[in-house]
Amino acid sequence: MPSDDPLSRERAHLADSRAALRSMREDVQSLDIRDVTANWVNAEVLTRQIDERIKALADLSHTPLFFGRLDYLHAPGAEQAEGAEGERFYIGRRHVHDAGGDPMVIDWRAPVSQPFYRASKKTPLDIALRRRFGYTGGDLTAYEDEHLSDPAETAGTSKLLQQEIERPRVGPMRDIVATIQPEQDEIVRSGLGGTVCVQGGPGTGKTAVGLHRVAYLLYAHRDRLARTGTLVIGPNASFLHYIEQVLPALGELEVKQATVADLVAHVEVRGADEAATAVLKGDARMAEVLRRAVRAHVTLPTEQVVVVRGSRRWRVPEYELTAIVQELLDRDIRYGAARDALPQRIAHAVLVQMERAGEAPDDRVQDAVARNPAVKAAVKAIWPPVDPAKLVFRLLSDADFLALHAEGVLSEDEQETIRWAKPVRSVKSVKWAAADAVLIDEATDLVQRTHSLGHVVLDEAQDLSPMQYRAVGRRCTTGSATVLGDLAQGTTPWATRSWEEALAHLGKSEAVVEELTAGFRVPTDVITYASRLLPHIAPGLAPVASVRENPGFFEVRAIRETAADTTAAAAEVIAACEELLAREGSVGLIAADGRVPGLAEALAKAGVSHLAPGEETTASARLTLVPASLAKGLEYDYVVLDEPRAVVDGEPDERTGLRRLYVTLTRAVSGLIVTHADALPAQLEG
Ligand SMILES: Nc1ncnc2c1ncn2[C@@H]1O[C@H](COP(=O)(O)OP(=O)(O)OP(=O)(O)O)[C@@H](O)[C@H]1O
Repeated sequence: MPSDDPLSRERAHLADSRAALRSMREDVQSLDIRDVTANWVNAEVLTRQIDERIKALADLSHTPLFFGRLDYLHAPGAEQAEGAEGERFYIGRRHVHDAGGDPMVIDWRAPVSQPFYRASKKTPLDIALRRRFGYTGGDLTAYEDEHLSDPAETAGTSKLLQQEIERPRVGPMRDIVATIQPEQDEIVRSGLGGTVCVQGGPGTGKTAVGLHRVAYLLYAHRDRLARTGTLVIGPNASFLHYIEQVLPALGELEVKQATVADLVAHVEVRGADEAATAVLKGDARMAEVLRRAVRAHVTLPTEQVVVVRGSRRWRVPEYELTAIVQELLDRDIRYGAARDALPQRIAHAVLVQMERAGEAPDDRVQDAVARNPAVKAAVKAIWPPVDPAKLVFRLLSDADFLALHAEGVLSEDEQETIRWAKPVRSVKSVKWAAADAVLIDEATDLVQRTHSLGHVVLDEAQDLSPMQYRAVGRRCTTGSATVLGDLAQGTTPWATRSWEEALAHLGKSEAVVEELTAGFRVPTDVITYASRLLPHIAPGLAPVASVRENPGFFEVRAIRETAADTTAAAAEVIAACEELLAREGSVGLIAADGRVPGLAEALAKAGVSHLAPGEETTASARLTLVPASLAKGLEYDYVVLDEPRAVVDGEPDERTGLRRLYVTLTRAVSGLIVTHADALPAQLEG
């Protein structure tokens, strides 16, 4: 093999790096922990860590070990001193070093890798050469060079980058490390201290950016985040399933995932609210009602406490008790923490008296006094325990109790709207609605501080109510967040109107709002068509500009449907799916929720097998039947969108309907067929 042709040299470096990775893995596998661990608990922990390290060092045949190379003009870090030598780095998903400890591949998150994403002809960042590698089935088959510091070379668009963007989608979401764009990289690498909010239209890479930011933060602040934890919040289980492979592919196995409902699952949700009720229950004013209701459990003392010890009686007079209680009420501590502190405060008052009487009591005496039945009884009367679910139960069932705490906060009509129409017998027989669980979570936090994580990524944030933002916010009070969303895709009755407002509810008003407008998913013709809806659903938002070169495939197909002949119409929808299945990649048939059962039946009759959203598409099962309500965040190479009118009519109001339509129109990567028997919504007419 001629070793001086550049491609051969790069392939040789790949082979050497693979071998080095193999020996790194073998080194870990051969670790003998028997000598270093004295007990089995340590051994178990260590074994788990070693197993994880082995997993992280796996050489995945379908993900290239490196995807880029940087040749620096000078040694990085060295002041650009004359004669300083340039260095060469291969950029990949993880760090690989040779037997001598010299790096063969550098982690994409390392500072020296950053120019791979940021350098340009205008700001070359000391880079002489940026090389991108192309792979075919695990083999390094191509490369592409940019001489960033060479004034003679003109900047062009990268073919490999374009190919990566155009690559057909099969299976779950994948990482974008090889092609993160400069404006995305700025978000990915922004510091752990600050919260970032990203507004971006469909397919601008918000989800991808959020996941890569966690991976970056875990690299840059591994110890701190390992202690405090990280969490990715998504709208539903099928969405979480779709994105769950991305972080493990980047070597990060520890990030938890949840929906907002999972976070607040204090009670089983078995009921549903009318929209108006849910909107009110999700209103931030409910936090004030709950705060008042919790505090109202405190009753100022009406009598002294008498503690009998041996032959002595110690009295804490009412005025002194009142002062203690008042001081606890004035302090910014949780109801439960104050309740825990109260017996010790009373005991302390007793101890002061003992000392005055010439005794010398120690801490054990104070503890004993705190546990004295008289003190316990006083605490129970003054500061009784609060059960959050029972509290919410009482607010929603007891008109007087609600009126007392909602006075001046909710109008009488509003109080009536949130109260249960029919009396509910006990807290056990309540059919809790989703918004109730969020109220219970708020009440729980008033009693006991919620544990805060180090970093939270909140995806599809635009659908959260103010109370849900608060629930997420208390899970990152001492940490930071990445908030991702698109105001035009808000489809809940309480959808976010402005990011400033949302961030205030989250408790992160200081966050910066960034906007992404380059679209990596939807082809130009399709996004142009969908953007016709923007003035009606989110006036003021800039339309997405597709960066895809492939113009894509787009067709609006009128089909005939009469009441008597729905089968023939379904047959035409299925024919459209089959047309698209003849191409490479995944196909989604998206329809109004109400039409999904009929289409499922028609597909079964026609012998066309299909999956549900969240189920993995494979080379042999490529068609997914997607209810419009679950389409958010997902993407397919080709989409058949069934009956736009029905998608709009499936929602309680037209604006929400048009937003749902906007979501469903923007799921396709390579092509879209819209089939309709009914007239199209007027807003789609150009
Ligand atoms: N820099 C990039 N290089 C290659 N592909 C990218 C890049 N950024 C995003 N993509 C791809 O574009 C598609 C859309 O990305 P993503 O789902 O993150 O967008 P989104 O903004 O969250 O969309 P939505 O608003 O519809 O949820 C994904 O397939 C993603 O991998």
